[in-house]
Amino acid sequence: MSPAAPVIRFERARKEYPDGTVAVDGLDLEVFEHEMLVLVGPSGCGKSTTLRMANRLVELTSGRVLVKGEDIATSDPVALRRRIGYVIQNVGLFPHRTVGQNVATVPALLGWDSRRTRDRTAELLELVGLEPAIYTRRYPHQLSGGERQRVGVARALAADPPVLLMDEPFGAVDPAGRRRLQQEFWRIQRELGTTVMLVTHDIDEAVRLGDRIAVFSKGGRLEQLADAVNLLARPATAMVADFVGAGRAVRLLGIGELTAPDLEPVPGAAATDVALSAPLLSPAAALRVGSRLDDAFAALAASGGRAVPVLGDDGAVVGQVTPDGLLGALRRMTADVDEGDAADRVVAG
Ligand SMILES: Nc1ncnc2c1ncn2[C@@H]1O[C@H](COP(=O)(O)OP(=O)(O)OP(=O)(O)O)[C@@H](O)[C@H]1O
Repeated sequence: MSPAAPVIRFERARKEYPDGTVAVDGLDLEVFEHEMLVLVGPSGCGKSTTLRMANRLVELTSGRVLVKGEDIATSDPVALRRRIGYVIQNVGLFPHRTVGQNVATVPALLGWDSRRTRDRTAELLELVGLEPAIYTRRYPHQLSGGERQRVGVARALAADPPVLLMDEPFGAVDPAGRRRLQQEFWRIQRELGTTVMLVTHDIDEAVRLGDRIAVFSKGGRLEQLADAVNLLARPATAMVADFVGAGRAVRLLGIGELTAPDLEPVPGAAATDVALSAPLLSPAAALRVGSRLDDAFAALAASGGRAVPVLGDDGAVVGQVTPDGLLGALRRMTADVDEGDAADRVVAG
């Protein structure tokens, strides 16, 4: 298979439920290897139905779904589901099995020996931030909601599935915990290279996690498929513009990073003196090259709009960021997608 070959491919996929509801209509969509593709859209727009078509929890009315080039209609659904990990909102852990046994579900079905299973279980619990010595023997009711979701992710990753389907996987977690889980999951996905298709109704989660984002509207219509910057800077339809909302510029700040060209030289005093005398208001950490733009914005707001020093890798001050520099960074992010004055429009909006 060539690197560009899709791992999952929907071809004119359609689902009409027996009561006549058309949940997904004529969907063409590809998910590429190592990619995190996020499906987002309002309630009832067919996201879960689309996801569940890929492991045959929902059978298509017409069209095809191919996984690694194979039409899944001809493959054994049970074997298919062992190859494809599936994580749902309420996790669905087995309540009478320990965390260790839950994580080992698929390895047990695949007949792994106990040592390999034990090693893999410990490795995965560690990966999702649960100390194996503490958690392996606990039962699901002895965990917090966030811990249960981590176990759900570990269980889905246990057999190292080439593809992971996730339906609102962080939905049951409070906002702060959710953000942390998102970041950790993003890191794990990058590390393992797992191909992921993830459903959410939360546009912020979508732009934070997705390499590409598919926006659906009612009736399972694919409105736009784009990376986060393109989606935010250039919504293709009125529905997408409405869905990504008026906070588009703020969301761009949340995904962009401060780079060296965004900085200005520190005038006058020695750079280190500037760092020491810099206002240490709300942001706990100093700004660095690579800091997120929303952290830079927070630092500028805290300094009353005055320039804020920025550190390089070695901790020395390499320049300062100003309000103009921050706006410049936003324009740089949108420059590839917006010819002309559209970037100004985004910054203003
Ligand atoms: N078994 C079913 N029988 C009939 N209609 C169904 C069935 N399952 C889902 N639907 C309908 O299909 C449409 C798409 O549902 P789906 O669950 O795929 O949407 P969704 O985008 O995942 O929604 P949400 O974000 O609320 O979970 C909805 O109108 C829903 O009511």
